Amino acid sequence: MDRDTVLQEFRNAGALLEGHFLLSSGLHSPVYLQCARVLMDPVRAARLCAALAQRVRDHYGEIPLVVSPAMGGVIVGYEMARQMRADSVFVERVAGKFAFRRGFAMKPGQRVLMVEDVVTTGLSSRECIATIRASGGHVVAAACLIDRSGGGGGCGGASHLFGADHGTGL
Ligand SMILES: O=P(O)(O)OC[C@H]1O[C@H](OP(=O)(O)OP(=O)(O)O)[C@H](O)[C@@H]1O
Ligand SMILES: O=C(O)c1cc(=O)[nH]c(=O)[nH]1
Repeated sequence: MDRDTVLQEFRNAGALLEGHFLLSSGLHSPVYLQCARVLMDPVRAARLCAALAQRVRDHYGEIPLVVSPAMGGVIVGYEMARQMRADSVFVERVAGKFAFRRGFAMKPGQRVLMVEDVVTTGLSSRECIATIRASGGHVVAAACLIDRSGGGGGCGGASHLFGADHGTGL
């Protein structure tokens, strides 16, 4: 699915907002991509994630576990896992730091796909990847619905897939 098609899905969902927004990183932006509004339609979520999951398989083969950062990453992580016939778990902040809770754990060396809804500075992704590694997981790749990290008129790219050790400054 190309960038314009992904952004059209956001427009159709009323999720491409224009105005003045304070992003979670503290950056200001005239554009906000409200991923939760896109993912509220399970059919639309499945369409977007099927395309992204296919790219993961094409580049990296099967990956048995998806890890995403709560809160924004949870729905997209779950749908990506469903498309990939993988398991889905998430990290969440405990005293400001990502951690696995709820009995979620990695097997040593387990192949993991990290999935985000949106990447802006990449800080959440980097912290999520560090937490997976500290727990013994092997992050094979990372993916997001929206990659704002590279500029591109405020919208950035869309449905980005990148190796865990390169791209997007991760
Ligand atoms: O690339 P970054 O600059 O880290 O920004 C992207 C992150 O910001 C949002 O989460 P947020 O921190 O707002 O928390 P939330 O998931 O609980 O909404 C979003 O879901 C990403 O995780
Ligand atoms: O950087 C963010 O926090 C952010 C940007 C954006 O466009 N959408 C979103 O959900 N979060």
